[in-house]
This record gives sequence, structure tokens and C-alpha cells, in this order.
Amino acid sequence: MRVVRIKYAHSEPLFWRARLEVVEGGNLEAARLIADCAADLGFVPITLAAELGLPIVPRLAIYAVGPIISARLFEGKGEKGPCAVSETTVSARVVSRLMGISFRRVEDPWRGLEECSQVLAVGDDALKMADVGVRHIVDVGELWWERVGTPLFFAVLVARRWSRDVEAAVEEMENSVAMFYENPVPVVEAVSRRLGVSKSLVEEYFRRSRYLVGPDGVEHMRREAEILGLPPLRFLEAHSPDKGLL
Ligand SMILES: C=C(O[C@@H]1C=C(C(=O)O)C=C[C@H]1O)C(=O)O
Repeated sequence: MRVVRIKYAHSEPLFWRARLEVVEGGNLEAARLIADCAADLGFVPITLAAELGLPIVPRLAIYAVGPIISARLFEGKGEKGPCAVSETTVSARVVSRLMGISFRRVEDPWRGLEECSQVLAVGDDALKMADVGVRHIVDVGELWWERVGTPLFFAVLVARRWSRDVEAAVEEMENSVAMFYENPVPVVEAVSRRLGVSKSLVEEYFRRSRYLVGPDGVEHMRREAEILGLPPLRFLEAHSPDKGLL
């Protein structure tokens, strides 16, 4: 059982205490690892889960209820017009749909700040930009919350098929999140040190990140896919921990 972890700070609470065989990748790579059968379970952007028809396990996800910090449209100093990092599909679609902005792609968001009028950055780079005080035009989680009024799912958990091993892996991650909530300090300190970002920003970031999917999660994900113009989402049936095993 190999589990895909998106390589940004947001995944830390899900994995820091999980005893799992992990393969790491960026947003786009994560979906490829599942689609190519290099992993059985893992987190992928909701856009790619929809487009590739990957079955969603609605127990865990990476989502925001309001501002998220790690997905922002920053102010640039350049003349090239709006740019987005190549790693974003979810935030780019949200900003395109809700604000009517279309983006050219940039590999390096920091260079983008020099060359483009606006830069859409996600993940650790966005956290670093926020920490050094780069001004932003919108926070993608906040934009969604204000306009749509439901949580914004960035990454969803997908599995090729259900099995006891999948169940056990999901439980490992749920336990890891529970241990994080019991005492977030070690994760906050490690992430702050690794990224060179202030502890207070990391603390705030993790207060805003959500992982456990509630009873309305499926409906909110479906609504998001509809608004973003994605193909209908597929869900794995046996995702409840107590489902008739006695
Ligand atoms: C909010 C984040 O979301 C990331 C941004 C995504 C996107 O814009 O396509 C997709 C998944 C997440 O890895 C983050 O990296 O912290």
C-alpha cells in the first residue's frame, strides 16, 4: 500500500505520525502517480480527480473554510499581465471563474513577481511570500467563502479501490491528524524551521487548514465541481469505518 503525499506543508498533520509507505509529489505529479498505478491511495487536486475519474474517499481532504494563506493572488511589479504557477489547477480555476482572470504560466513565482502584474502562487511559496509581506489582491479560500459560502476543497483523497489496507491507511492518517490537534507545537516548529517562515504564520495557517470531511462534505465537493465546470465526481462506496463489519 503506497500513499501519495502532496509535498507542501499542509500535508504535515496528515502524515507526521502515520506509519505508511509514502511517495511524495507536487500537485500534478500526485495525480499521475495514482493514475499510473504507482500508488494505491493519496491526495490529488480535486480538478484532476474529476478529470481522471479517480474515486474519492470522502473521509479526509485538504480544504479551507475562509482564508487559507497558501493560495493567494499576489501583487507583482511587472508588465506581463496575470501569471499563475504551473502547479495550480484548483486556485487558477477558482480565480478564473469568479474573477474572470486568465493566466499565463510561470515556473518560478518569485521571478513572476518581477515580470507579471499579478502572481497566483500556492503551497509553500505562497506561505513564504505572505511571511515576507508580499501584498496580495485575494486569498483564494476567502474569495470562495465570500462568493459561494461553502468550504473550498483543494485536494481530495482518492483510492483505486476499497480494501482493508486502504481502511487501515485512512485510519493512520486520521490518527495523525488527531495527534496533531492534541499538540500542534512539534509540527508548527518543524514546518517553521524547514520553510524559514515565522511560527505565528504557520500556527495561523494550520488553524485555517481543514482535514476531516464532515457530513456535508460530499455535497460541497459536488457543488464545487459544478461551479468550476469539472466532470462529475466519483466517490468510493465503502468509506465508513463502521460499515457493517460486525
Ligand atoms: C492550499 C493549498 O492547495 C494546493 C493548491 C492546489 C491548486 O491550486 O491547484 C491544489 C492542491 C493543493 O496542494 C496548499 O498548497 O496549501
